[in-house]
Amino acid sequence: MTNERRVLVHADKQSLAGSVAARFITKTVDILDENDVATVVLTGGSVGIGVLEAINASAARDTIDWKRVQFWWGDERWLPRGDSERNEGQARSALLDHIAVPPGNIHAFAASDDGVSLEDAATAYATELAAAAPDGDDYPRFDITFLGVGPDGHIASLFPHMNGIRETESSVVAVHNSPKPPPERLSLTRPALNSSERVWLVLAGADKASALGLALAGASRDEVPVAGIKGRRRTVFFVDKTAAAEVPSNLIAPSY
Ligand SMILES: O=C1O[C@H](COP(=O)(O)O)[C@@H](O)[C@H](O)[C@H]1O
Repeated sequence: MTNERRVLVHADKQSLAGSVAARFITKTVDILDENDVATVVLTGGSVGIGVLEAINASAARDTIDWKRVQFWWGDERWLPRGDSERNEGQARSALLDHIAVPPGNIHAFAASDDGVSLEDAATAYATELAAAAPDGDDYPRFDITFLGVGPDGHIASLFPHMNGIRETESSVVAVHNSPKPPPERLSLTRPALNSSERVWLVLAGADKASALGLALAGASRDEVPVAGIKGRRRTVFFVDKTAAAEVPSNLIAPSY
């Protein structure tokens, strides 16, 4: 089995979301055949939420035993709990509110109106991760981690040339002065994301082509954060044609 990064190109954003949804359902059923629990890290962003909507719309949705799935987030926007821009709220509307997942399996970041500071919220999430981890580890075994990719190559809330992408000690960082609104955010760090068995990056649109091309051509992670992402077993970029425009052709897997 190779752990090289693979790029799978789809005709458009809608077929991309449908294909990733189908693959997610199949893979999660397989994981639950072998393990008691499947642990999934969710992303915000347009395609990430589109994938959750496609899972919800699938006739095969409930072949997954949702009681045995644990959900975490790769990042969150520091906004009041009910704000429509929070990644948590969008994921709940797209999928989590519609499936039989116990509330205790949903591990959301704190919100800006919870009465804690951004730094304390980061520490609390790191503590929650560690509590769910095998003895001595900092985070649970993440089976599938979804990530979107911004036009600047950011993943989760790790932005180019900022401290978050350089963090190697903590599992969670508080982000100030994000170049993309809102300015304050919470994010898993690169070591936490890269501890995942599988990282599935989902992105569409011509505005992502340059960042993706640079990342796959060997740019530094400081310059293009997505360049620093690699899962333990698999790293797959699910992209549409326009986002794939600058991907070296030898990295594109045959279409299916
Ligand atoms: O703000 C964020 O943006 C990225 C990418 O979003 P997209 O809409 O350009 O796909 C997302 O991955 C991240 O989770 C989110 O907080």
